Amino acid sequence: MTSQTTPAVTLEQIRRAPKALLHDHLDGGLRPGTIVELARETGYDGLPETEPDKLGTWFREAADSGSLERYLETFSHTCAVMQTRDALVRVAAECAEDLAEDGVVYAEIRYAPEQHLEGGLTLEQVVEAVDEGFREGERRARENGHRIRVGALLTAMRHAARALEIAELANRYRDHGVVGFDIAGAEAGYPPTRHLDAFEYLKRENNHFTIHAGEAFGLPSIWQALQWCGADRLGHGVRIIDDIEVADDGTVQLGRLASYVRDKRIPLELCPTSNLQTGAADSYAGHPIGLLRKLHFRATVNTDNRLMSGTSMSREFKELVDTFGYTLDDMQWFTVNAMKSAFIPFDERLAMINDVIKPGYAELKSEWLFRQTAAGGDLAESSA
Ligand SMILES: O=c1[nH]cnc2c1ncn2[C@H]1C[C@H](O)[C@@H](CO)O1
Ligand SMILES: [Zn+2]
Repeated sequence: MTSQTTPAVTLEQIRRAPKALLHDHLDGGLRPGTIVELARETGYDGLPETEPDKLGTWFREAADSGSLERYLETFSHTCAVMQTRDALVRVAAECAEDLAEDGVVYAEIRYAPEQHLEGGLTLEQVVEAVDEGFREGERRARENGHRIRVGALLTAMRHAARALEIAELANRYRDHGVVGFDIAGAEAGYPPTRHLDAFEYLKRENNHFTIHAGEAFGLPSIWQALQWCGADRLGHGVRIIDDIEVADDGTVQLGRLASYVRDKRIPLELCPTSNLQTGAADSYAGHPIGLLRKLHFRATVNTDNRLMSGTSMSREFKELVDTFGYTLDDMQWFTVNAMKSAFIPFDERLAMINDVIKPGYAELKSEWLFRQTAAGGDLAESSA
């Protein structure tokens, strides 16, 4: 079936469709009610609101500043309540549950262990608590009839100097729920090459990493992440659009870097709503994802921070469906792109694509076909 013949997708179909998520921060996806409860339990009195709905609104509005630096300030509140083992287990379990409930079947969730040491936990205890939470969330999801697999990416903060230590931690836990490494935080002034030792170490270990690049800062950051650091994927990478020229007659010219990214099938972890909040894009219609999809970059759809953006995978897809008229075929394309780009072994990625993703979309499409046939039958009868 071609994308011309498939119908507009409903929110209900989007929710049921299997989705794969590569870029989502654990400390950016807490339930507002959980933050309030954990703050009470742990004695954190710095929350700007203590009523869950109001707190959720506060996060969305505070993050909606047009600046990545101000957006990042909101994480001080979520990290403040994620300093004990029990809190980390709970937040991770709820994360997996919430994603599964939204139809996500595969997720790589990232967080920075170095930001969870204030209560006396060691880096290892942080990783083990989060892993325990993910497994618990997977189990609860299964009980509720959902299947999800969650892996962790360990993030090092780019303004700090612990990247090698965190990379070594990621490598130690690679067979215990950790599937890769990342660097995050303010981009301007903190180029990825500051952490070259960590990336070189991971390459020597045949390990995987992605780098937040090309979000608040443009092409030089993407170029460094790929050509100096050797990133497997780009966290955001949305500014690759600055190396693509579209002439008035519609012809498209790719610069050397954009060509490289497309030719090498470098995955772009695009996060549309987050980009609107930090000023990396000014509207869904103007978001580069439309052109990047048309040009067959390896584009993927992601949430970044569900709390700060008031979003979910379904909401991201709904905005794209409404804006670009995407069909189930387009959704499947983005989802297969994400699954191909995941950091788990090839055979496991292939099994997810062939046994979960493709059958899930086939079922949704066949339901639509049968509904059409039924409607056609009724129409024929009533006009006879
Ligand atoms: O979109 C982002 N860009 C850069 N850094 C980010 C983004 N979203 C979250 N972070 C930071 C704040 C978190 O505390 C940290 C680890 O998840 O990663
Ligand atoms: Zn991010």
